[in-house]
Amino acid sequence: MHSVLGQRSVKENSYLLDDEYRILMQTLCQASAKTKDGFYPKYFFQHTALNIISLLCFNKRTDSVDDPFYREFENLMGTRFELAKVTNGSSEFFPILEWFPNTKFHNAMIESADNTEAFLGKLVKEVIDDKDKKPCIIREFLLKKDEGILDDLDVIYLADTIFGAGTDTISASLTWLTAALANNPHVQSKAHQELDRVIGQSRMPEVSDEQNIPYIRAIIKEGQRYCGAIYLGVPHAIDEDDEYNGYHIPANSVVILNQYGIHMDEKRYENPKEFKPERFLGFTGSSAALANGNYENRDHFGFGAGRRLCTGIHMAERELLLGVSRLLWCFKIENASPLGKDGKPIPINLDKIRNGLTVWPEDYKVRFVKRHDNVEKVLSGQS
Ligand code: HEM
Repeated sequence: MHSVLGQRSVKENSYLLDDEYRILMQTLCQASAKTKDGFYPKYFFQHTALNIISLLCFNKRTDSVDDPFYREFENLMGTRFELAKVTNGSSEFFPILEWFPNTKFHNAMIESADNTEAFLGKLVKEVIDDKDKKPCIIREFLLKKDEGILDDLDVIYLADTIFGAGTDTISASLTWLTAALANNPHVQSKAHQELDRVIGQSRMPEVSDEQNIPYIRAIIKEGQRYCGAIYLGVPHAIDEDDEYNGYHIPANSVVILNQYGIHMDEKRYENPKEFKPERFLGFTGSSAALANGNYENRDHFGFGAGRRLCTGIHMAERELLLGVSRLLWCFKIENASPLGKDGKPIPINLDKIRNGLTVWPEDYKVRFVKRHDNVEKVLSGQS
């Protein structure tokens, strides 16, 4: 997994990320032209994230959120992530509950696994049947299968891990951050000033601009802290008895990183309930670099911690940089909620969440207003 998602492979595929985030901005321009009432952007972000993973794994992409392939994927992932939420695993925490099996949940898990195997199995077969043998992640896994290292089901579930881990995390992060930006126009103004000063209006931001746009970098880090896609990390079990801070942790205990708890800890982050990118202005390193140093100096814990740190961290950071810098370069994001008594749109309520393995804000509406006349020309490559 590390070789297919590592830094080198991500660099080699950077053209693909670049293309998909340009197309996303074009799609948002088109969608915005159709309505003045605003819309919930989740499906656009999810479509982009899916296209990226699907191109990397299977050389396959779709043009629209209405495409049946995208719809089937969205259904499958929605069900799987809903089933995988921590509260559905209550017997992991209270073993006595194993005496009262939850047959409905158990059957739903089996049905969901069967559907996923069928969906991804079909895609793996398309790679096997591809006469041109175009390179992709699945082809690399199939080589490992030929060497006897993986079997058919391993290939399908490795693809499942990449799809599951690499799509909803990105799209939920962008969906949260868009809402936070709509609630905080003063943050957008600062970002716009930085982008106008450093990038100008005749080209879009690129990954290579990262070091020169510290405020955008800080917005991304604050987004992961203040409203990241994961509240409770992936459950892990420990092999042997352990001691931590005077607590005895018996072997086989389930251990979960309470990311939300850390991110809202006042000792670590002053006024943690405030969306304040400035707190990260002094953090020049990438989250990947900081995750490999002393935990006291980490920016945030959105990508997990320790040996099971997100394998896709390099790709995720590139995607967030392209997504956030280009959203802000192209648009002013306006809250399109109904007006409150003060005549201003009611702020989007970020405390209301939809819970799953990834968490989402409740549906909201925003308008993406083009910032200048050059946006569409640059997006279509005419500038
Ligand atoms: C903002 C986006 C992302 C966030 C917040 C995120 C976060 C996480 C977290 C918290 C974990 C669990 C770590 C643990 O088990 O303790 C994880 C695992 C993983 N992530 Fe990400 N991730 C993101 C994007 C991606 C992307 C784009 C990919 C790949 C294309 C990816 C691939 C993976 C994989 C393969 C694992 C499993 C690693 C393992 O089990 O050892 N992630 N991620």
